[in-house]
Amino acid sequence: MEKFELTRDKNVIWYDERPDETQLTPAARQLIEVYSKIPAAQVEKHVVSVQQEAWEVFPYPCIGQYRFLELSLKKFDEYPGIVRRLQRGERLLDMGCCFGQEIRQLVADGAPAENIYGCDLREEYIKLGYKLFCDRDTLKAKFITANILDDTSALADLKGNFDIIFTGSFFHLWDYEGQVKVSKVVADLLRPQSGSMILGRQVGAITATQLGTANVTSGKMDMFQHSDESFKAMWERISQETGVQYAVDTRLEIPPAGIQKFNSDNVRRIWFTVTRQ
Ligand SMILES: C[S@@+](CC[C@H](N)C(=O)[O-])C[C@H]1O[C@@H](n2cnc3c(N)ncnc32)[C@H](O)[C@@H]1O
Repeated sequence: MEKFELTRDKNVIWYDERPDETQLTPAARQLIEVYSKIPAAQVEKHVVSVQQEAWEVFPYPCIGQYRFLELSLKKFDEYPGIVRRLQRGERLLDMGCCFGQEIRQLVADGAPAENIYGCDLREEYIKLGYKLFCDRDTLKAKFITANILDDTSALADLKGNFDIIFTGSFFHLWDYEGQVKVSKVVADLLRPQSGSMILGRQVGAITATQLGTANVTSGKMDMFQHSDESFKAMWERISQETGVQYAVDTRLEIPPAGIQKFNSDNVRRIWFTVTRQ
């Protein structure tokens, strides 16, 4: 069983002093220049200073590797349709939004911020998002600080309220049974009608793999890396246990170099859409 410890020590393979062009991509650069209005020559310095602050909050590999600059939602074929759905008044939640880069991209692409919500366990990340994107006084999207598993939170009050939920590198924070539980809670946040959908990407694998204990959400994590088959089987089980049918699409891709660095040849990225029938 593989084991990795999360530490604030920067001498780890998942901490990069500066972002390279696979991390600070042209798309991320454009968002920060055009949306955040940071002059081109200062973009890297700005990004690095926010990364360093965030690393002290909690040293997720995605912070060390500037994954908070990754714009994944836009890569889905459904993206233009999602922007249109939001323009028609539907509501989107970015669950485990961290700095909320996907939310800013949606707004930059013309989605009404009033219909967009972000939720994260750590308020500091939400605040750092305002700093990264320089929009504390302008962004109308709503951010909620909540633990997905807290059924007394402000998020729990929004059960049944979202048409679309994006989850980037979120479900993989739990082991298999944890993912079943969290997926059911996320599914309950969907509007109970056909077409409501969850989409996202996370660490997956060719052969489904249970990793060893690491130190992630609250000092403990047992990441389960789904294969296409195990992800679909998990949602089949959720359908049976909840009586709600979902259509599930998945695809695996070779992960970004940073993820490969501390994982095995078996590791992939899994992209998924889960649509309520
Ligand atoms: C690995 S990061 C992914 C961030 C972002 N979605 C992305 O793809 O770039 C996971 C995020 O989930 C949040 N998180 C972890 N456990 C959570 C929980 N129990 N409830 C809500 N958010 C949680 C973390 O604070 C962190 O911002």
